[in-house]
Amino acid sequence: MAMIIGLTGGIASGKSTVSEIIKNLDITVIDADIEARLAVGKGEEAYQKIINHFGQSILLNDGTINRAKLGEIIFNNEQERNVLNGIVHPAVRSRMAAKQEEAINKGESLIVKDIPLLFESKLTNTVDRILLVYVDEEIQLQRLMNRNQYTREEALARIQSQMPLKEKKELADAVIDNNGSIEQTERQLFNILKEWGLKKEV
Ligand SMILES: CC(C)(COP(=O)(O)OP(=O)(O)OC[C@H]1O[C@@H](n2cnc3c(N)ncnc32)[C@H](O)[C@@H]1O)[C@@H](O)C(=O)NCCC(=O)NCCS
Ligand SMILES: Nc1ncnc2c1ncn2[C@@H]1O[C@H](COP(=O)(O)OP(=O)(O)OP(=O)(O)O)[C@@H](O)[C@H]1O
Repeated sequence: MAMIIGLTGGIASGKSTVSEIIKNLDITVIDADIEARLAVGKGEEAYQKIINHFGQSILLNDGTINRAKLGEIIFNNEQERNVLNGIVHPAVRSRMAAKQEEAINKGESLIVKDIPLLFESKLTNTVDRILLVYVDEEIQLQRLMNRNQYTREEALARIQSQMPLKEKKELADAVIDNNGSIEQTERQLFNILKEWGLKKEV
């Protein structure tokens, strides 16, 4: 039986930073953000549904979805966010399930699923353990503004569209505190994986 770890956190809390370290251990990471991008590619079912609801003006000149524009809409309007989630999430779930099946068939004993909205989308029953990447809100805000060149307002809209990290912290099986250096984060990750029975020397 493979162990499925759900890696979660908030926007810009450090999930990708942690998942890169995990990938370097030759462990398969299935990334919900990547699957969500693929699910809205030209010609996909979700792509058409997005145009039907949000209109042609949501497209760039090359016909692909204008993600910045869609983001502006959905991070400032809960109703529109729910519509988009209803279109994209079913496709993401089936894509992730297919990848998980593939990894299990290859005999992999540990699989990590990076799912930012694990709690919000009630997907906790699709994983065996929940690993949360935590940062204080002010650091989260600063890192998000720096990484995406967002204004404080744009960054706050995104943070506030998710369950507060403090609440998620109470619901996780293990927490990595990513307020410090990457080295400190790496050490915490290795300790948790060892505790959870990872055989590899880390
Ligand atoms: C709104 C979109 C077009 C913005 O794209 P953009 O390239 O700017 O951001 P990206 O996709 O890289 O997401 C960055 C982060 O935003 C957060 N986020 C994305 N969508 C949502 C959402 N619906 N609700 C809350 N937070 C979200 C996540 O923490 C994610 O890691 C895109 O995020 C999207 O299609 N979202 C809906 C699908 C979704 O829920 N994806 C998240 C995981 S399945
Ligand atoms: N310990 C750290 N020290 C300094 N910077 C960090 C640390 N961890 C992550 N960062 C930086 O903070 C930003 C957010 O990290 P990362 O992209 O890993 O977050 P994420 O949770 O995957 O975000 P998203 O939900 O948007 O996909 C990045 O620019 C990253 O380089």
